[in-house]
Amino acid sequence: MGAKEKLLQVPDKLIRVEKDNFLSIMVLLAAKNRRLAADKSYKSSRGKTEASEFRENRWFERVVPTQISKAKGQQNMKKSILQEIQAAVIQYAKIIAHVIRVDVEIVDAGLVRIAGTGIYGRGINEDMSEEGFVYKHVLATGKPQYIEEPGRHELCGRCPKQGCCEEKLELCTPITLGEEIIGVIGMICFAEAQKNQIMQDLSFYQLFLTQIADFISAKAYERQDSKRNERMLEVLLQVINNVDNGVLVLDEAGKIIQINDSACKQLQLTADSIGKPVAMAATSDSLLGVEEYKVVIDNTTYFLIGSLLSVSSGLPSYDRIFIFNEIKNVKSGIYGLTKVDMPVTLDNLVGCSPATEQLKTKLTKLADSNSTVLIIGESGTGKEVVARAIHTVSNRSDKPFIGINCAAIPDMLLESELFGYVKGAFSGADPRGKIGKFELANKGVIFLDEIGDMPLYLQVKLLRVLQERKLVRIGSNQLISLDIRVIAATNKDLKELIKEKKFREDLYYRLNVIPIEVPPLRSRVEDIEPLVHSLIGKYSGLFSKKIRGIDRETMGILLQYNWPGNIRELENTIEFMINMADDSGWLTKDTLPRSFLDSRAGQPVPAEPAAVKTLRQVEQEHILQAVRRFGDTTQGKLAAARQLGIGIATLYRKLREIEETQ
Ligand SMILES: Nc1ncnc2c1ncn2[C@@H]1O[C@H](COP(=O)(O)OP(=O)(O)OP(=O)(O)O)[C@@H](O)[C@H]1O
Repeated sequence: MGAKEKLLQVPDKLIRVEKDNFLSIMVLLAAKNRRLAADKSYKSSRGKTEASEFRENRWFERVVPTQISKAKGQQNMKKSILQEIQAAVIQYAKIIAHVIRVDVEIVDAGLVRIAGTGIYGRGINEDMSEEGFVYKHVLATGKPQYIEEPGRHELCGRCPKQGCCEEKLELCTPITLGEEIIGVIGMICFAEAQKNQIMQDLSFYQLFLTQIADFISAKAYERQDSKRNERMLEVLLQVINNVDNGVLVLDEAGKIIQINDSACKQLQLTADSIGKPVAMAATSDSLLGVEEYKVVIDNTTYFLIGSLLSVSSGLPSYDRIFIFNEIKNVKSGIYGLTKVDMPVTLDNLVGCSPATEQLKTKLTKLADSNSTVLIIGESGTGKEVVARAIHTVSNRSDKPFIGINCAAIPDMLLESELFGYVKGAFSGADPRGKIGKFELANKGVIFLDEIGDMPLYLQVKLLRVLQERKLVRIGSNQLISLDIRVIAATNKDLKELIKEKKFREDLYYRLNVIPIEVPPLRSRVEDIEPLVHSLIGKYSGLFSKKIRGIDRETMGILLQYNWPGNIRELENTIEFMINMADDSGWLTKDTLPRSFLDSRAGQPVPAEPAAVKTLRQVEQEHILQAVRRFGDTTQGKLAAARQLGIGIATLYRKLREIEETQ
């Protein structure tokens, strides 16, 4: 029976072991055989080249020792690639031995026996550098070799078995991986009959061995590839753990297989979440150029904006990577960029007039309410300062305060500023989409300044948002729930605007839940002096200019002035005067703006004389001032009562009376 026939009669057991590979061997062998038959010159040319090369080179003295020692050096540090796939290599060796009835030996580039059958099976993992002369030659030349008379061949000259070798025939071929020779596979006959059988069809068996070497090489490549992937995975995991964005890696079933620290923090999950299923769907809104996704993990819904990437081949079980930021974190990033104002406390509301004292008391009372506030007052009286103070004293002080001036933004843009829009909402819009002020202010306070200037069509939309506490971004159909406190302000007479059909009455009543009137400066003259001193402190500090104070005459002029521009005008005047102050460090009449003294409008206009107060009013103001100074707490009131020289019960009674008269 010829060798080719034997190949076709592979036992079932062997086919089961290496069925795929073996079938491939057979297909390839058939193809190779056909090519071989066509190429009559193959056998002779191959043999000739090797023989002449061998004659010319004393190969084993020059090349092999260096190559082997290099491979051995590497081996000390790490396994050779053939050692890494040793189980498969042994399997190949066994299959060949069974099929062709020869012995098989496979060594790596460091001349370590990786696989062996028959007598060689006992010496697996042995160092063969003291023998294996034929293998050394193949490793050095990279060419197949056959030895017809082992022990007598020139290559066996240094072998200890020279002259008494039991082997009858040896066929060897290199195993290569790319440019590198990673080992040698040898087929050895111990019986004359085997030898004769192989010699009858030598080129076929040589080619067969080359095919097996190619399979081993393919296996080695596979291993190298999977090692590359493992390394890639390690790098990827390092990157994932070091980015600020949240990262979730999901498998094909949509379960978490990796979660980084940022994701744990943002989603308030722990590393135990690995294995949890994630339901994820794009909301079809795109904000700041990134898609928004609704993500559900453990019955908790998150709205996250980010990128969902499919993992291409190479990383088994890694299906999708989601790199994201929670929408509220994106928003706080925006606040971080835009919020420059210091919080305004009640102490920043400078003034000691009864109006200012009453205002402060009122603000303290509505601190923890969620009701909408409407602040009315002339321009520059401090409406925004009051709105900020409400935010600061409220239980939302750690949440955003987002202001928008409805008069300063063109009508066409106001809607998108207020409600935001998604990618592709309308032509001319930022193609990345935009988060609106309402959404930015969610959980905090929105301050709608100059509300009287809001166009009518937007008033309708605003009314709906205030009623339903929900909004829809322009171009989206997703409802966003709002938990927001609204403070609106205007210097216009809204009732007059309602009569003129410029302001919706229903909106007015929706806004005017808690009205706060900020009186003009001319009707709280007592505030001017403390304001002047506070502003001198502010601007002398800003300009690093030493200002000793303001003289009485100049202060008198300021007290007499009408202040049509209210506190803003007073502030500008003090800033100007500090700029004009000479080295004396005093703000005098000479430092006042010329227009302030010359122009008709600037002529000091006698301020409205402060109305003569009743003794009761004076007492009430005094009590409020004391409570403000010591604090609206039990301790503060005890201290205030002590300072006022009255008992605590009297103080409480008087405070009740004050409350009733307000
Ligand atoms: N009680 C106060 N104490 C100290 N500074 C104040 C006070 N009220 C207002 N200011 C200052 O006056 C200026 C004008 O205040 P603000 O902008 O709050 O006024 P407004 O009524 O909102 O003005 P507009 O109607 O023009 O929007 C600001 O610089 C503010 O800091």
